[in-house]
Amino acid sequence: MTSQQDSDRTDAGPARHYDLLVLGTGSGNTIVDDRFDDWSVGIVERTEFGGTCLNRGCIPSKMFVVTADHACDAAQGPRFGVHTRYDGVDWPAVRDRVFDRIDPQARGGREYREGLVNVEVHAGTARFTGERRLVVETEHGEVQVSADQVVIAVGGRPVVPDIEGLEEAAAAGLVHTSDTIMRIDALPHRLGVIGGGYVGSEFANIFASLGTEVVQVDGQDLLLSTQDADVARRFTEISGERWDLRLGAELERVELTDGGLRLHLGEQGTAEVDLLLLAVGRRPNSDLLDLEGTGIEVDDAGRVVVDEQQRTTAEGVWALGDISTHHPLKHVANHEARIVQHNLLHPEDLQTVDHRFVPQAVFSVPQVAAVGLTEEQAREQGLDLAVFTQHYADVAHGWALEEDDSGHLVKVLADRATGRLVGAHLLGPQASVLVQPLIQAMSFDQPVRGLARGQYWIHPALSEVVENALIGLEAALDA
Ligand SMILES: Cc1cc2nc3c(=O)[nH]c(=O)nc-3n(C[C@H](O)[C@H](O)[C@H](O)COP(=O)(O)OP(=O)(O)OC[C@H]3O[C@@H](n4cnc5c(N)ncnc54)[C@H](O)[C@@H]3O)c2cc1C
Ligand SMILES: NC(=O)c1ccc[n+]([C@@H]2O[C@H](COP(=O)([O-])OP(=O)(O)OC[C@H]3O[C@@H](n4cnc5c(N)ncnc54)[C@H](O)[C@@H]3O)[C@@H](O)[C@H]2O)c1
Repeated sequence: MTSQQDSDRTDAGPARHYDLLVLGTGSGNTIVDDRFDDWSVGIVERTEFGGTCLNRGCIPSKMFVVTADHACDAAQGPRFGVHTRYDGVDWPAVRDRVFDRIDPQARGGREYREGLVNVEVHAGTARFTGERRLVVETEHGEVQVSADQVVIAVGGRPVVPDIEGLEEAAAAGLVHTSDTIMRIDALPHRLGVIGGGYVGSEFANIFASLGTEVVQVDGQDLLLSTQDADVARRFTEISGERWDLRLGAELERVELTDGGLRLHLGEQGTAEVDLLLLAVGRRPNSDLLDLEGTGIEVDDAGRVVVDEQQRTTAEGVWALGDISTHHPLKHVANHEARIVQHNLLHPEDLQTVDHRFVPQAVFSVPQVAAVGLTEEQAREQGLDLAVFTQHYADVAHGWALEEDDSGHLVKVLADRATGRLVGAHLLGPQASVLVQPLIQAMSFDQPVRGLARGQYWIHPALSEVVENALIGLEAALDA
C-alpha cells in the first residue's frame, strides 16, 4: 500500500486522503493493528474513544450489575441464616468506581492512536459528500477526507419517542437514556423505566437492587417479549414481585410535578417518579452520514445494507456492528470487525460472517441467556421438536441456591430430523456462562446424543443443570 496523504487546502479546510478511513471507534477501532503499519489510516470519532460498549453500554452497565448483586446478596443473607442486611448505597462512590476505571481507558485509546505515525485521528462527526469522500465537522472547522477503503462503524443511539411533555421534562433534567443514567449525581428515590427489553430490564434490576422504587412500563404484555415465551413469562413474574410493572401500557403524557414527574399510562393509570429512563430501543446512526447519492443502501430501519463479507452496496465501503447488523450486540460487532479486517488485508480471499448461532444474555436478576430458535419460532418453521426443561431446583447446586423451586430453568430444543440442538433458553444464576457448552454444540454441529454422557461434568457444580437438560433432551428424542 502506498500512502497518498496530501494536504491540499480547499474551502472546507485541509484535504486528506488515506488508504483506509474508519468511521467510529467502537469495534471499528479494533481493525487497525500492526498489519496496517504501512497503510495510511484516518480514524474519525465524534465522542469518546471506545464506542457504546466501553463508555455507555456493556461494560459500565455490567459493573453496576455486579454492584447491585452485592446489594441483593446482603439483603438475602437472612434466608441463609447469615446476619446481613442492605443498608443503602454511596451512589457517587459506586458511580466513580465505574467511571474512574472506564474514562482513562477511553482517553488512553485515543492517545495510543494519536501516537501512531501512520494514523491520523479526527475528533468530529463525519458525513459523506461523495464516493468515499467525506467531510468531518470538528471543533476547529471542517476537514475533507477521502480514502481507498472506508469502514462505516458508527453504531446506533437510543430512540427518544415523541411524547407529550417529554421535552419539558428533559429540559428540567429529569429524563435519561442509557447514555446518561449511569452518570447521574444521586440515586433517585423513584425511577420510571419505559421499556422492558434488554436496557429496561437490566437497569430496572440495578436501581431496584440499590433501593430505588421502580415503575417499569412496556407496551407488550411480557418483559423480554422476544425471548422464548416460558422464559419471558417467568422473568416477568419474578420482576413483578420486585417492582411495580405496568404492562400493555402506553406512556401517553409526561407531566412536571413539584420536584418530579407524573407519567400518564392510559388504562394503567398514572405513576409518580423522580426521574425517567427511556429504554425503548436503539436506532442506527446512518442518518448522521448523509448517505443519499453515495450508492450506499440503507434499509427501512436505517441499517446500512451489507453482504456476507460486510461489503456495502458501494465499491470500497464496508460496514459492521450496530450500523448494519440485525444483532446489535458487542460480540457480533467484534466478529464482524475481524471479518472486515481480514477482508481488507486479503482482498483475494474474502471471509464470510457466521451469524448462525448468535447468543445473547440479559444481565438482570435472574439472568437470561439464549441461543438459536425459541420454541415458538421452531414450531412456526414446522420442525419436529423434542423439548426438555430442567429446573435448577432439581440439581445439587440448585439446592444450595434456593429453598423452593424459583422457576430457574434450562430449556433445550432439538430437531428430531437431525438430532441437533436448535435452541437453548436459560433463566437463572450464571445463565450467561452456563449457555456456553450449548453454543459450542450448535456451532460445531455436535449431535445431542452423547453430549451429556460423552464428557465429565463437575459435581456438584451448577453446570449439572445443563448436563441434566441434555440427558432429558436425549430421552425426549428417543421417546
Ligand atoms: C446500556 C447498554 C448495555 C449493553 N450491554 C451489552 C452487553 O452486555 N452485551 C452485548 O453484547 N452488547 C451490549 N450492548 C450493545 C453494544 O454496546 C453494541 O452492540 C456495541 O457497542 C456496538 O458496537 P459498534 O462498534 O457497532 O458501535 P458503537 O460502539 O456505538 O461505536 C460507534 C462509534 O461511532 C461514533 N460515531 C457515530 N456517528 C459518527 C459519525 N458520523 N462520525 C464519527 N463518529 C461517529 C460514536 O460516537 C461511537 O463511538 C449494550 C448497549 C447498551 C446501550
Ligand atoms: N445484555 C445485552 O446484551 C444488552 C444490554 C443492553 C442493550 N443491548 C442491545 O441494545 C439494544 C436496545 O435495547 P433496548 O432495551 O433499548 O431495546 P429492546 O428492543 O430490547 O426493547 C425495547 C422495549 O421497549 C418496548 N417499547 C418500545 N416502544 C415503547 C413505548 N412507546 N412504550 C412502552 N414500551 C415501548 C418494546 O416493547 C420493548 O420491550 C438491544 O436490542 C440489544 O441488542 C444488549
